[in-house]
Amino acid sequence: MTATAPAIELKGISKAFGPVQANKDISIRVMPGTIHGIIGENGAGKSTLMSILYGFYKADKGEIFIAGKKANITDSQTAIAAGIGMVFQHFKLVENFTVLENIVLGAEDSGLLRPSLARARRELQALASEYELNVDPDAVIEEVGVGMQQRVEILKALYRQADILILDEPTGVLTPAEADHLFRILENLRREGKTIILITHKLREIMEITDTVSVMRRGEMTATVKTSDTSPAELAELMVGRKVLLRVDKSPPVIGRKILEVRNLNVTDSKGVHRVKDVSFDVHAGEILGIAGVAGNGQSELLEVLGGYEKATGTILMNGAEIDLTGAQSDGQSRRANGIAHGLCCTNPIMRGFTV
Ligand SMILES: Nc1ncnc2c1ncn2[C@@H]1O[C@H](COP(=O)(O)OP(=O)(O)OP(=O)(O)O)[C@@H](O)[C@H]1O
Repeated sequence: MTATAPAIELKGISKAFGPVQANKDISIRVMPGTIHGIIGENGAGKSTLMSILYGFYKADKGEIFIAGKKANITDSQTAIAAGIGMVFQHFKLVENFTVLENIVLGAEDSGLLRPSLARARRELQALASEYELNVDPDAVIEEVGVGMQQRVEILKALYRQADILILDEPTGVLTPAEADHLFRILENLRREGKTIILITHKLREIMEITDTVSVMRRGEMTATVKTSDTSPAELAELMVGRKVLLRVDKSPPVIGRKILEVRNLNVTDSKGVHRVKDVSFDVHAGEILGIAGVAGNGQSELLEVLGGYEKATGTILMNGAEIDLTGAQSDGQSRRANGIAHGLCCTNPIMRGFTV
């Protein structure tokens, strides 16, 4: 290995799922000690590529080199042994185990000697303070927030001596403040010489944190550029294959009468968890109301109540007439009679909307 060998080099990686060519002849070099972004629209093939690197899928063709040496990654254990750690979009932690237990769990299978729990605790504390990854080792996973769960996943990878960390859409579940904290952690990791691959489709994150960015489109790698040499407009164009207007000029809305009135809406799910708490708002004719929130904060349940798929308590008035919240129908038929349609976006259940 030379000092300039890429931390990771993929050469000519191809992978098909039946008729879908998820990755087509992809080559990429990720330099050590850098944060390398991989950006692309939904379905561009980013997760497939990273799953090949992490040993979840076997490529149909192509080669992987780690620190200049050809690697034969057949499963996640060989990926971990090669120094690769992965933080998934959906965390893979054992909910009723503590932070410390989750971090050491399975480490004995990776070829590392499992130290005593007391030694593991000391190692964990050292790692946590080195990288600003503050966690409570004794907290039970199901009782801690997503920000800490993500830090546990990162620590889990570092505990297994990962030099290369792959993060798949890590900010999707975070509040803006938690995302900023994560970026500071990533900067600390880079400063300590770790190599980071960040999969995202958020241009702001790419511009803010990465050194280099590779763009994927329809299974192909369309470009790799230095972040300081590019712009959000250029990246957006590379992602979708045509010019994209990042700013839309809108004419001011003409707001009419009140159409929908929601008062003190409460939703409790089948497990007894209070998902929507005392929500009230109005929607007027000619108005587009956006509902923002990190996934899992009740916005899906709110839209399901509006669409008639979920029961709730509280009051909804449509054109001044109260609608029934006690019966939920799987097809939303009752709401259509009230003049409400609920448009489900099938490819991304988080992106749901309704029209009045
Ligand atoms: N296990 C699978 N079986 C069949 N098709 C798959 C599988 N995994 C991915 N695909 C398909 O491969 C293509 C690339 O998917 P992939 O998940 O890699 O894209 P992505 O860029 O990560 O998208 P996203 O941002 O939505 O996660 C898509 O058309 C997807 O439907």
